[in-house]
Amino acid sequence: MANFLIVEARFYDHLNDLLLAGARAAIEAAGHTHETVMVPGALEIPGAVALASESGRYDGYVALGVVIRGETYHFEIVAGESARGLMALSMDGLAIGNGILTTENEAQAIVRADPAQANKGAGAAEAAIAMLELRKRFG
Ligand SMILES: Nc1c(NC[C@H](O)[C@H](O)[C@H](O)CO)[nH]c(=O)[nH]c1=O
Ligand SMILES: CC(=O)[C@@H](O)COP(=O)(O)O
Repeated sequence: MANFLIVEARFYDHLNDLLLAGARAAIEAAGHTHETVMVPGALEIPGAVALASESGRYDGYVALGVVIRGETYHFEIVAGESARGLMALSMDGLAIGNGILTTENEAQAIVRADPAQANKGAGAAEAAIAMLELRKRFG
């Protein structure tokens, strides 16, 4: 059994609740445990994962968040840099699943967050589980 840390950027409560439900259900269905921490926004997720990894308490990490395009270039920064940070941590050997939605509008986000629809929270959890299994295989 493995212990996963879910790091959620709680920017849109109703969407985060859907992502969390999907991710938690997937982790539990695989027989693993999870804890959850909250950060202000997606840009803070990679840093939170890096800090948590120093504790040695977690086998894998699930990043959850919703980035919806606004009026400025900030969308590209938040979407791109959060993904880049997670990718860097993954290439350092952490088992991470990226469930940060990056959408043009809320309607697109709802479809992807909803466990009854695209269920991207579960997808991110399953990716983290798969990467942990891969790390164990390469020992
Ligand atoms: N606009 C969204 C943000 N923006 C906030 C940043 O993620 C960050 O917290 C801030 O720049 C302070 O460092 N975050 C989201 O998760 N979703 C958004 O739509
Ligand atoms: C993704 C964002 O940072 C965005 O929601 C911020 O909106 P704006 O670009 O209108 O300031």
